Amino acid sequence: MEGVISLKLTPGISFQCSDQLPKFLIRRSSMDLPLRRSNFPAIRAQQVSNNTTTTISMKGGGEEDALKAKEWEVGMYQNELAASQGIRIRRRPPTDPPLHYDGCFEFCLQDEGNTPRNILEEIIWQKDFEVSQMKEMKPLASLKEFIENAPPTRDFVGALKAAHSRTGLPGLIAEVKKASPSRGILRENFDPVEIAQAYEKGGAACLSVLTDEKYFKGSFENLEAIRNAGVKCPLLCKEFVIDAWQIYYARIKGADAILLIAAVLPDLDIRYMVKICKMLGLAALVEVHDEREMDRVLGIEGIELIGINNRNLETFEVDISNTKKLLEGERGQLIRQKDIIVVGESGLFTPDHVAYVQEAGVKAVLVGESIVKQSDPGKGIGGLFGKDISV
Ligand SMILES: O=P(O)(O)OC[C@@H](O)[C@@H](O)c1c[nH]c2ccccc12
Repeated sequence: MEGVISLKLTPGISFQCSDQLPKFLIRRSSMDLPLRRSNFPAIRAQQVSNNTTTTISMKGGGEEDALKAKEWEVGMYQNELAASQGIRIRRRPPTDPPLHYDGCFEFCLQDEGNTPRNILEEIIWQKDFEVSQMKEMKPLASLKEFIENAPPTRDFVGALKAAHSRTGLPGLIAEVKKASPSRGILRENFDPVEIAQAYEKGGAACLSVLTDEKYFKGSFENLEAIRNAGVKCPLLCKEFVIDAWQIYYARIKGADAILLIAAVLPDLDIRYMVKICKMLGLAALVEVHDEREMDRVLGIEGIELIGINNRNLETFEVDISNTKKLLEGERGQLIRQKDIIVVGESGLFTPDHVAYVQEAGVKAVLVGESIVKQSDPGKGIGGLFGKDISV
């Protein structure tokens, strides 16, 4: 790759550098650059050429460099640890390693490694960015004050068990879901409170409320509004949790349970987050998609609820036989021994589907699309189970 990138740096200093890999040595043009770090503490410039983005920034000083180097190192270590547990999702883009310096310039190259490998990774990177901003606005200490005065949580697991023994069918977690990256908009006239109330009337044991805005068109306001509207069903906050801060936030916004995704979280995070959930009175629904994730989660103490997602969040492929596969043999035995409630998640549309996952061993199901699309989502529940399960 030969070439010369011409960059214009605010405020009005331009220079040229070679974009030859791998060193990106700056070839200062004949221009004499009268630059000193202290003059320009934080200037960045980007130029995209040939699918390659070269980011050039001028750094403020030594201390900041050292901190950044440390952060980068920690990030690398976390990714390695996660990879050793089979986790392919990287927590944040591996950008800005403090690799290449030339005088006051620092270089990094945006190549394949800085592009999310799949939709789940993209969502997680976006979430990492969102959470870091939210945390600045509402630090954990301020959330803790709210929690002291928050009303008690409701028994999510108890509600599922009660529904199961009342109907003889899996307890239903009905999902308030406006859209998804794989299916687009599911319901145009979307009134979260109306849908939640219809679900409750239709016999749902619990509700799941998506709070991700960018990819699922959900929100924490929806969760709060449903809670404040007097809905009695316990509520699952359907979020992509990567930081314990989100669990505290969900608790304040009215959640009784929260989702933890094993494809994203290493064991240590799951252990730590499950403890935080217990402390806050929340149930943790730990979601798995394959045998390796199931085995990891079964090795963690104190887990009461496991969700088996029939949808692969990396490819969007749905296969309800996944629930059966993961409950066969020793795994199923261990789950029964530990008295864990398993939730069959995604892709359930008909009474046959429900019967199939129940036969496989689930005591609860999590359903969105097939019921949220019905003009009356409450009646949709009757259609899903093949009979009226309202009280
Ligand atoms: O709409 P469906 O196919 O009935 O799926 C509901 C639910 O299982 C799905 O929304 C889901 C399961 N796990 C998730 C994790 C994140 C976002 C969404 C999900």
